[in-house]
Amino acid sequence: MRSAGDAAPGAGVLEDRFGRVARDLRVSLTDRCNLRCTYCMPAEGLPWLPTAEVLTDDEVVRLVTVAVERLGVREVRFTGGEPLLRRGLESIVAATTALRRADGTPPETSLTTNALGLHRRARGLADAGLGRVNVSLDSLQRDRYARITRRDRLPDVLAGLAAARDAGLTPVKVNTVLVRGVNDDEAVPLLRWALAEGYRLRFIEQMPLGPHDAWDPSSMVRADEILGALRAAFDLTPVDSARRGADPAQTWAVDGGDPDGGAVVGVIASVTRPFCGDCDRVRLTADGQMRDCLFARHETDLRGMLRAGADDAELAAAWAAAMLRKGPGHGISEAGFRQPERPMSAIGG
Ligand SMILES: Nc1nc2c(ncn2[C@@H]2O[C@H](COP(=O)(O)OP(=O)(O)OP(=O)(O)O)[C@@H](O)[C@H]2O)c(=O)[nH]1
Ligand SMILES: C[S@@+](CC[C@H](N)C(=O)[O-])C[C@H]1O[C@@H](n2cnc3c(N)ncnc32)[C@H](O)[C@@H]1O
Ligand code: SF4
Ligand code: SF4
Repeated sequence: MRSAGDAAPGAGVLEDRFGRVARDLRVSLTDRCNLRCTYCMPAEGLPWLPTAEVLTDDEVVRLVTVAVERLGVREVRFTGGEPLLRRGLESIVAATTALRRADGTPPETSLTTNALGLHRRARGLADAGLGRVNVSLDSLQRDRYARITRRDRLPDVLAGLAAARDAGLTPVKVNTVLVRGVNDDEAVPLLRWALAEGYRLRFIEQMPLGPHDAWDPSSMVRADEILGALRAAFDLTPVDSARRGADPAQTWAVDGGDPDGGAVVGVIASVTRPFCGDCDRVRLTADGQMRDCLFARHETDLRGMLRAGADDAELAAAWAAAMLRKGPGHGISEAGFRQPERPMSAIGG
């Protein structure tokens, strides 16, 4: 939906054919990663993008500036691959938080990360103006974590989470993908731990975006199963859906606790309860391609335009025009569905 701030002179919006307006820009800063989560990447990694194809820090900031100043983007999330591998992350965050939208407000900023090395950088990221972090963690058992990610790094993740909380990068959200027969018995212990630590846990349905043999609709752990397991141990009360907006997570208050105080659990049911009808997302890949949907099979080459000398108005016009190709949703359950060619780590999760 359009809103009042859009009326400022010169402000455009990223509106699609279905009346949805993208406010949430997800920027992938690298396709590389230091983990190899089985549902996301093969053990040997992937053919990484050549450095010359990856946007420089200045190019990232230029495109983010166009989105915030000219196209009404309110929230900028840095992701990847693993965004902490990007050396210029702090300066990109600082340049982003210094931007102002057409109505004078700064964009909100956030980071989705596996948290390796976050304990050393959380304070610097907060000083650069980063708002909050979401951390991916699928198991609290060290050997199991190592099996899922193919790296023995659980202590680093826990240290990173604590550092983010201490640096005020809050609310700290934890993302957990449950995989049948691997970690689907951990929903209850993970929630007990998250509540005790003050993190907001969300369980995520696995989507067909990783290695092509890693997803099967019949073995995917569904939202209703996760809620069933949680209800055996906790009293869950739905949090008013009007407060959800375009948030992908449906949220429940736990054991009568205060949702605003963090006594909540979320479920991101991307497959069984898609939220595409309220989608407010748009993406920029590490190599400067604009994607209107996580599952899009087309991209728009903003890097090519930028390197050919396009000015900000031309970039904004091309970006806004490209939104008109956005489809109604991911279509995972439709006949003929095909995964996008790039995996999620290269698109930006
Ligand atoms: N269907 C769909 N799922 C997405 C999209 N972006 C992220 N997800 C899923 O949502 C999970 C959580 O994403 P995050 O990066 O933590 O961001 P978020 O949940 O949108 O962010 P906040 O709730 O604002 O903190 C990811 O692991 C994906 O599984 C999207 O564009 N479409
Ligand atoms: C692709 S990662 C990128 C950022 C960072 N490396 C991390 O893991 O947080 C972003 C999120 O996507 C999730 N993810 C990866 N593959 C997925 C899949 N096939 N289905 C659903 N979520 C997935 C991860 O669990 C993580 O929370
Ligand atoms: S989910 Fe994130 S941490 Fe795991 S392999 Fe993919 S990009 Fe890396
Ligand atoms: S799958 Fe596409 S349309 Fe659906 S919520 Fe994600 S980005 Fe939006």
